[in-house]
Amino acid sequence: MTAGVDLDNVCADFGTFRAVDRVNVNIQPGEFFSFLGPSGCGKTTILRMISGFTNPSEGVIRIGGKDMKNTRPNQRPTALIFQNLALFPLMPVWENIAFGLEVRGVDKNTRRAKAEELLRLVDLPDAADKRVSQLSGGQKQRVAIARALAVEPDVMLLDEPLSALDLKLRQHMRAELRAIQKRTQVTFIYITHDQGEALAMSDRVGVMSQGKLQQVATPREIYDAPANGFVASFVGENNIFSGEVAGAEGAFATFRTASGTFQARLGPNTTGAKTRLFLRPEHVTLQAGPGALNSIPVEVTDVAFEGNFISIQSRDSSGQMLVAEARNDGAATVPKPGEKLHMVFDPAHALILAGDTAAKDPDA
Ligand SMILES: Nc1ncnc2c1ncn2[C@@H]1O[C@H](COP(=O)(O)OP(=O)(O)OP(=O)(O)O)[C@@H](O)[C@H]1O
Repeated sequence: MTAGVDLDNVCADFGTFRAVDRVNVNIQPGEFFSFLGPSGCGKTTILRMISGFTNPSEGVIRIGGKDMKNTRPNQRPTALIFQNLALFPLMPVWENIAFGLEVRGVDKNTRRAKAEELLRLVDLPDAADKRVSQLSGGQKQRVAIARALAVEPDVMLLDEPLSALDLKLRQHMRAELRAIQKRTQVTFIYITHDQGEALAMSDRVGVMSQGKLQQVATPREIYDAPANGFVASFVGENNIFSGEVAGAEGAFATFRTASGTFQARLGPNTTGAKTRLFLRPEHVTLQAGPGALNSIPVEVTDVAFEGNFISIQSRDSSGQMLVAEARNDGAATVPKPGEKLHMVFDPAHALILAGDTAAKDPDA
């Protein structure tokens, strides 16, 4: 089974502090939905309210269309997975998975059969009789998922479950988690501060800041068409120019900055607001001569080889540091520090947005 989850004007107050502020979202049955945001933005509080461990101060939470107000955590059709998996290390894997079924009085043969079925689902078909302590971190993670699925939840709630794993395993488990979700069609609600995880796994992402939902969209839309300065700066890299709109024409505007006056796309809600220009490093080109439009004279300060791409740092006459990324396709000529070049960009790839920018988590 699977169920949608609706948050209708949901708030969470701790004393006078509002940790979650009027969150509205309809998560579809069978959707992989992530809440993405920096530490302290209210993600865990949202998950706790859906699972029933915290009550909303205002608003309504519905699961499968049913108001959860008077439904206790253990009566909700949800299962929760934490970073700390809380498996029993000396108990065989299959008994760990079937633990919730034993509590419900299911007989041993049925429990064993269910555990084996779930082990095939999470791609550990031969692990039933191993002890949890004999498994790797990623295998333990899969056992925890199988255990949560054993009680047949409609909605899985996952609180940064991959953050204890090393980078390689984390990336592998992203694909695994997504595959398991697609196979079971259980609704997954995943919270993370890691944009790579959220973008790679989710059908849709809700980006949060200071208790407020900033944008709900597909990963592609979040990256290519961020709703405001916070979303643009929290997700992916940017060159950011402060400035002001000096005249708009349709979807485009003239934007005046200390680095020059540029043509750019006008984002939503930008009239009269504090605005900045956002430009992704992969959307700028460095060339020997000036371009006809959107061209900044720069001096290269550093070149970093990153494997599949090359990151080129430079500075313009106003002192602004700028970054360009070139694909390492073998053909690109790599500039050297001290070289004087021109950074050019297409107006369609430069976006004017309102709102404050995000302070990046150092480990995000
Ligand atoms: N029981 C509580 N009493 C008081 N304040 C709380 C309580 N629980 C959470 N908060 C505060 O609410 C805010 C949101 O916390 P929450 O745990 O939801 O954030 P988060 O986005 O999950 O952060 P992290 O990624 O660090 O876990 C924080 O400022 C936190 O200090």
